[in-house]
Parts: sequence; structure tokens; C-alpha cells
Amino acid sequence: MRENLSNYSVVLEGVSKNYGDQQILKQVDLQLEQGKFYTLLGPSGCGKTTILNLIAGFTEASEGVIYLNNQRVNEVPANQRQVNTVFQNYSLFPHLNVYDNVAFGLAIQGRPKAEIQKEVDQALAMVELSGFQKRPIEALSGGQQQRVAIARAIVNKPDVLLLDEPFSALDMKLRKAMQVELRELQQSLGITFVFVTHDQEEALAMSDWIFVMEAGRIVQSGLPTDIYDEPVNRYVAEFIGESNILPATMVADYEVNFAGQTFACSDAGIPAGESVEVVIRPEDLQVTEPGQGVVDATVETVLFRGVFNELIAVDAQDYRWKVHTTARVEPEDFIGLNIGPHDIHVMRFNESEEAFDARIEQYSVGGESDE
Ligand SMILES: Nc1ncnc2c1ncn2[C@@H]1O[C@H](COP(=O)(O)OP(=O)(O)OP(=O)(O)O)[C@@H](O)[C@H]1O
Repeated sequence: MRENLSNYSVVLEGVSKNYGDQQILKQVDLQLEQGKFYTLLGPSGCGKTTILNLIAGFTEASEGVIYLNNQRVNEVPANQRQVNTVFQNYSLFPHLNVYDNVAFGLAIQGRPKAEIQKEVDQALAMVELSGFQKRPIEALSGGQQQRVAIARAIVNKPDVLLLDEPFSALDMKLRKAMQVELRELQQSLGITFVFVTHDQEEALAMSDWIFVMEAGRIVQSGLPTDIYDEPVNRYVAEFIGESNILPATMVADYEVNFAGQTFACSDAGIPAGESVEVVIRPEDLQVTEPGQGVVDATVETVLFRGVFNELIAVDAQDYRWKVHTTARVEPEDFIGLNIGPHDIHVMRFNESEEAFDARIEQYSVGGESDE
């Protein structure tokens, strides 16, 4: 396996991490290509930060091997790895000004003053803070402090930049602006970013490739569009966006039965007769006249969301459909709902542990989709 990994800047092979008798990471495999934006996405406590700490060298793996640029680094101390971290709380030195914060690492290495100045000015320009050199840290906004933290991390020209929920202290508007900036910065630097978040929208918007985690394991990995359109199970579907999830039965290849009817569907490979679940995203349902769609339903609630209306509509079998539509609809309206076959995605139900292991094996490889 190893000889094919020379293009990867980070590789984790069968990495587990235990604290006492608690297994925090379970056999994690990751292969991260040079120069891409990767996101580890999952709820609090699933082990995202632990993966960053292992890559950075802040903690040791209980089992498995970690490679950086094709070199085994399990025994290499943090300060000798070409990796920098931007922490959630920025960890800036409050008594130093912007320049000294960014220069700190280079000064410790004993680099010549003129060189440090050039590098720091360049890093500050990358994060659009030229002219802020003399500012005390406390005289900066949250967003500016965030940029200083990024400048301090990139000034060392690391091969890999780890970012642990770097936007959590920012308000929504600034967060969105920083998402765009960080993505642009990553593209211009061309270094590998490993970004940790529990915010699915952030992950979808920024990443080349997403790893979805649950309780110390990677349950799915893929392009943002794959993760959104083809979640492998209910956990991923519910974690990534809103969804309608219905119990269903496979009738044949490309045919699935739910809500009392048989539908063409875009997924196959599951034997006829098997119980599955289907996921349908709220924006994929079209509101029509009653009788014109695949199911009729009575509108229960309408929430105005600005660019669309969010409806709950109840069908004859008491299923409560979530619908995002630009149609004008009122509570108590009787409507039809239509679904295209490509918008019905089948998910395996009650998967055995062995089947799960076999499936995540193929999902734990990062990089281009081979589709
Ligand atoms: N030093 C430690 N000793 C014992 N348990 C730890 C230690 N560090 C982390 N853990 C536990 O490991 C689990 C995973 O923690 P981790 O910080 O990796 O999660 P996370 O997905 O990054 O969550 P969050 O989004 O809340 O930071 C948690 O249950 C945490 O309590």
C-alpha cells in the first residue's frame, strides 16, 4: 500500500487513540493529497480535534502509523513537523503586537531580522492586515485576531495547516466572509488544509473533500456534492442538511417502494425485498396541484425563510413532508408533491457491523472522486 502514497502530504493508517479504557479514535485511515482543502466534520466529541493533535504531534497514536510527506512521523516531535495549527481561541500573545506575534516562531529559530521582516510583511499582506504591524492584539476585532492567528501559522510556510474550528468566535456575517477568504488563501498558498468544524454548511461551502465522523470513525468521505446528494445512512443525511427520510423496500434494481407506491430511483445494488430508507431533500420536492404529483398533502405550517418558504405538509399516511419551495402556499392548502427519480436516494438500513466496515474501507480514502 505504501509505495502508492508518495503524492500524499498526510496519511493515517489504522490509527486508533485510547484515553484509559476509552477508545476515542477507531482505526482511522486518511490519505490527504498535497494542496487540497479537507474538512473533518462531525458533532462535538467525535474525535476531530484528536485527529489534528495526532497530525500535529501534540498527542501520540495508541495504534497505527502517521506519515507526513511519506515519512513516518510517529516519533517525530511536534516542533520538527512541517505542520502549523490555528486554534479555536487563536492562542495569540496578548502582550505582544501584531508584528511580534507573527514573527515569534521565526525569531525563535534565530532567523536574520531583515528576513523575518520580509516574511512577516508578506504573511500579513496575505491576510489583508498590511499596516497593522504595530497594533496591540487587544485593539483588534475578533476577525482581525483570527487573521493574525492565520498569518502566524502560514509565516512558517508549513506543508500542512490544521485549523480547529477557527471561526467559532465570529458572528455569522464575519464567518461567511472569512469562509471565502480562507478558501482563497488556501488556493493561493497551495498547501494542504485540514479544517475541523461541526458546521455542515461551512464544510460544504469550503472543502474539496469532506470526512464525516461519528464516534471516532469516518463514516463517509467524498466531494461535498456526493456527501449531500448521496448520504450513506440516516446519520449522515440528518447531519448534513434537512431531509425527508422514509422507510422503504427495494422492489427491483432502480425501483423502490415507499409511501404506498413504487418509484424509479437513482440507486441500485441492493437486493429486491430488502428494507431500506430513502432520503429526499426538501428542495427537491416540487409543489403542484393535488393529483398532479406523486403524493398529496395538507399544508400544516409555512415558515418564510427569505428566499424560500419552508413547509410542513402531511400526507394521507400521516408522513410530515419538509418542503422548501418558492411557491406561494398557505396553511391548510391541499397540494400535490412531485419528486424526480434522481432526487430519491436509497440508503441501507440496519447495516451489519461487517458491512459497515467493508463500506467505510472505500470511503476512508481522500482525494479526487473516481466517478
Ligand atoms: N486528554 C484527554 N483525556 C481524556 N479524554 C480526552 C482527552 N482529549 C479528548 N478526550 C475525549 O476524546 C473525545 C474526542 O474529543 P475531541 O476533542 O477530539 O472531539 P471533537 O470532535 O474535536 O469535539 P469538539 O468539537 O467538542 O472539539 C471526547 O470524548 C473527549 O472528552
